[in-house]
Amino acid sequence: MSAPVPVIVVTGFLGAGKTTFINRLLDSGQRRIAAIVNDFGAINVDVELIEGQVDAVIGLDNGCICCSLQGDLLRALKQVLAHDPEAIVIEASGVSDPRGIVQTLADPVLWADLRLDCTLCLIDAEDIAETPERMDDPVWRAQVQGSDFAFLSKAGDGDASALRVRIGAGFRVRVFDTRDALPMDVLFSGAGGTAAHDPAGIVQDASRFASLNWESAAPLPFNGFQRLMEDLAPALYRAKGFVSLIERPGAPLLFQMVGRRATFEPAAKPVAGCRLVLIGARETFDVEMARGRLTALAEGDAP
Ligand SMILES: Nc1nc2c(ncn2[C@@H]2O[C@H](COP(=O)(O)OP(=O)(O)OP(=O)(O)O)[C@@H](O)[C@H]2O)c(=O)[nH]1
Repeated sequence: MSAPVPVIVVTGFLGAGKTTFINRLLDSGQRRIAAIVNDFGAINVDVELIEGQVDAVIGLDNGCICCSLQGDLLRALKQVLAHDPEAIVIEASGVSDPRGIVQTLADPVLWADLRLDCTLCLIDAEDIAETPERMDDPVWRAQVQGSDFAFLSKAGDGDASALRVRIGAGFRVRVFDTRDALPMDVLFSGAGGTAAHDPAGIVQDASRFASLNWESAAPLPFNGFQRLMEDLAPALYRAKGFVSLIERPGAPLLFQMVGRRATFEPAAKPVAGCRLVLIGARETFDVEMARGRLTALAEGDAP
């Protein structure tokens, strides 16, 4: 019987930097890694941002692998095992509780083939500075509490030591900084798997989030799109996807927005039209209004 394949579960709130972290891990080239990528929305953007750097990649979308997609996760794990990877990394959706994923990994069908090396959580330092109440969010807390290690992202040039100490002490978790070299020896040491994995308290609260998956064959005007995203930003946790602009024919862009911070960069692959995912709080994000405004923009009807 071959040795169990090490698994790393990467969790963290919407837009915290999970895909960015995983791409770094894959770029390290130290192992043949297969990836399973779960996007909360029905359009899996992350899988396209990872594809090409990895041995095998499977996308699971439109739900959470910690709850509604647990069966799909099991099937995906069996599929990637067929590629004989040296390690598997699972990117949870930004609203997942990692304990639901760990529960799946312990399934009798798989446990002999896999070994959970660690669960880690990305924490967006910029988001905590701007929205300190995030640390009281039950989903955010479940992600940190269910992780063996935390990684602070987006600390910029600032001194993140106070936040590291606060999180480390508050959650009894070892905290790293993504500005430093990846601690590969720690990630794959098998020292993880000790986080609180009591399935009794799993936070399965995806219903408080609302998402819009919007696609259009037509390009959008840059100014109108930017204005619309500025209007929607207060109600959104996250927006991402590919946008074709009228002003830049044949040069689609990858659009990313976390909180109010938006970026555009050239898409790595050709993309026709637009494909966007917008995620907000159910009570404040008016999905139909956003859909209507995006469609009006694409049809040239926007004011
Ligand atoms: N400045 C800075 N930006 C970062 C860092 N990590 C991620 N980002 C940016 O933050 C945005 C979201 O990053 P992702 O890696 O896609 O975040 P995610 O957690 O995978 O997002 P979801 O899967 O949608 O929850 C992107 O625009 C990234 O370029 C970081 O350490 N520093």
